[in-house]
Parts: sequence; C-alpha cells; structure tokens
Amino acid sequence: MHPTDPTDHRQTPRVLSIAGTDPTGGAGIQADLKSIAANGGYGMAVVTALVAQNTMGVRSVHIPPVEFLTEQLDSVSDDVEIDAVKIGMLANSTIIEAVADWLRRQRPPVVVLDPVMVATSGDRLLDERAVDAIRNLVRHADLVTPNIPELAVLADEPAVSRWDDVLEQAHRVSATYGVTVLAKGGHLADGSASDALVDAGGRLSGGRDLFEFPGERIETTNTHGTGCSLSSALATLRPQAPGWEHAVDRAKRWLTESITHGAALRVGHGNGPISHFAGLWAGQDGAWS
Ligand SMILES: Nc1ncnc2c1ncn2[C@@H]1O[C@H](COP(=O)(O)OP(=O)(O)O)[C@@H](O)[C@H]1O
Ligand SMILES: Cc1ncc(COP(=O)(O)OP(=O)(O)O)c(N)n1
Repeated sequence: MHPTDPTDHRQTPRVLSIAGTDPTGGAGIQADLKSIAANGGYGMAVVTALVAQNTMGVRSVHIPPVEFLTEQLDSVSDDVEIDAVKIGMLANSTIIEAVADWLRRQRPPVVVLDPVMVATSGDRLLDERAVDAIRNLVRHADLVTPNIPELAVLADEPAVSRWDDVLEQAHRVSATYGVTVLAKGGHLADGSASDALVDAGGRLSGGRDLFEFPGERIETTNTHGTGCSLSSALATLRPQAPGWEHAVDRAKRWLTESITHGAALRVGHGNGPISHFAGLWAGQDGAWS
C-alpha cells in the first residue's frame, strides 16, 4: 500500500481526522486512525464528541466546549503541515461552524467530508437542527461521501432506492454544492454494494462526470464503521493517487477485504467492526522463532 519505498516517509501523507469517538474501536476516530495507518498515512485526531457506544448502539454523547475543539484544531495546524483532513461526526451546528471557521483559516489541500447523521443502530449523531449547517459545510469539501439516506438529506429530496436514481440524485447534489460526490450503495436492498464517484462539473479524470465502482454485498453483520473507514482511507490515498477514481478504486478493494475478515475479530454482540489490517496480517508468518 505504501507509495514506493516504505522507508522513505517523505511521501507519507499527514492526515487529520476530525470526528467523534467509539470506545469499542470500530467507528469514529478510532476506526479512522486504523484506516489511515492501513492505507499508508500518518494519522492525527481532533475529537468533536465523546460517544458512549458499542456494536449494539449509542448510550450517550458528551460534547466538550467548542473553544476546546478550536484549541485542538489550532494545536495541530500551528505545528504540523496537514496533507488531508477527514471530517466525520460533528454533532451540532456550533461544532460545524467552528470547523468551517478553522477551514477558512487553515484549509489543507484535501478535505473529505463524511456527512454523518445517523448510526446503523438508528441513533442520531447529528442534531436535526444542524442540517442547514452541514449543507453549508459541504461547500468547503473536495469530496463528500454520503450514504443513501444522507444523500437524500443533502439533496433535500426523499430517499431513493434504485441505483439509477442514486446516480441522478448524486449529480444534483454535486451541481448544487460544487463538490465531488462519492455516493455509497451500502444501503441498497438488491444484493449489491456499489459506489459511484459523481462530479457534475466534469472535474474527474478525462473531464468525466461519473466513475462507477461495482461491488457485491458481503453477507456479514461486521459493517460498523465502514463509512468512517472508507472516508479516512480516501483522505489518505488521494494525496498519493493521480485522481479521485484511483483513490476510490484502491480504498474500495481494501475495504472489501477488511469487511470480509471482520467477523474473525470476534468483537461485540451487535454490528461488529471491520478488520482494518487484514491484508497486512495475511502476509505475516504466525510462527514464533
Ligand atoms: N455488506 C457489505 N458488503 C460489501 N460492501 C459493503 C457492505 N456494506 C457496506 N459496504 C460498503 O461500505 C462502504 C460504506 O457504505 P454505507 O454502508 O452505504 O455507508 P455508511 O457506513 O456511511 O452507512 C461503501 O463502500 C459500501 O459499498
Ligand atoms: C463517532 C461515530 N462516528 C460515526 C459513526 C457512524 O459510523 P459509519 O461508518 O457511518 O456507519 P455505521 O457504523 O453507523 O455503520 C459512529 N457510529 N460513531
């Protein structure tokens, strides 16, 4: 996965995750750091919210004062050159505005926004009143990675269930916000798990407005944190890749392998995590000398 020479860290992207926590390690900041490392980056993390959750659901959310969030962001950017940022759970409009303000002052070259709204368990991770704020934040991103329900919220339209309708809705979102969209098909009910990169302005390689990434649904309940892990992988791979479509292609292959091996981790009684380092571990000799 590492660009060329694994001992030459001049090319290692320095990637910041701005997100909430998951003490079971499957989603949020904890998953992001694993994903960044697995995809060849140096991971850093600024916590937006502390979430008491596990593989079965969310128990409670603690949001530190917003001044402390800004203090964390400035601590990183005053010291480290950030190559890419991944933004995940933001919880409320005060936090969104603080992150937007920081981006206006310190925008890294690559900004990936996962517009986290509701966890698989059905628990809300974004205040319902913050939807307008998240729509404004989308305009600051290079890439936004909504799942099907989140795409509908960004489009301000009802959720769709046919893949062709997903592509059309993603096209409208891209045109409205002037952003590249990765529409994720993990919520499709037809046995597929395809994704699509859509840019209404034709900013993809070769002036294209669409790249599709077909995928088959893996029969597993180990899908906790797939969206977090994918967006972090993309933030890590984009500085290393010639275009978004190359980053998505590699990230999706890595994610598919990580989902496949998630159940072997034996973590939790609900929707378990993915195995971020399955590819690395597969190449290791288990024998002790
Ligand atoms: N069961 C599955 N098998 C294969 N890929 C999946 C599966 N579930 C999700 N994915 C993939 O994981 C990524 C996250 O998708 P999705 O579940 O739609 O987002 P989120 O986790 O944000 O709800 C996408 O690349 C999607 O195609
Ligand atoms: C802190 C935190 N952030 C995001 C999520 C949601 O994770 P995501 O990868 O979008 O998907 P699911 O885990 O809900 O499938 C989370 N649970 N916690």
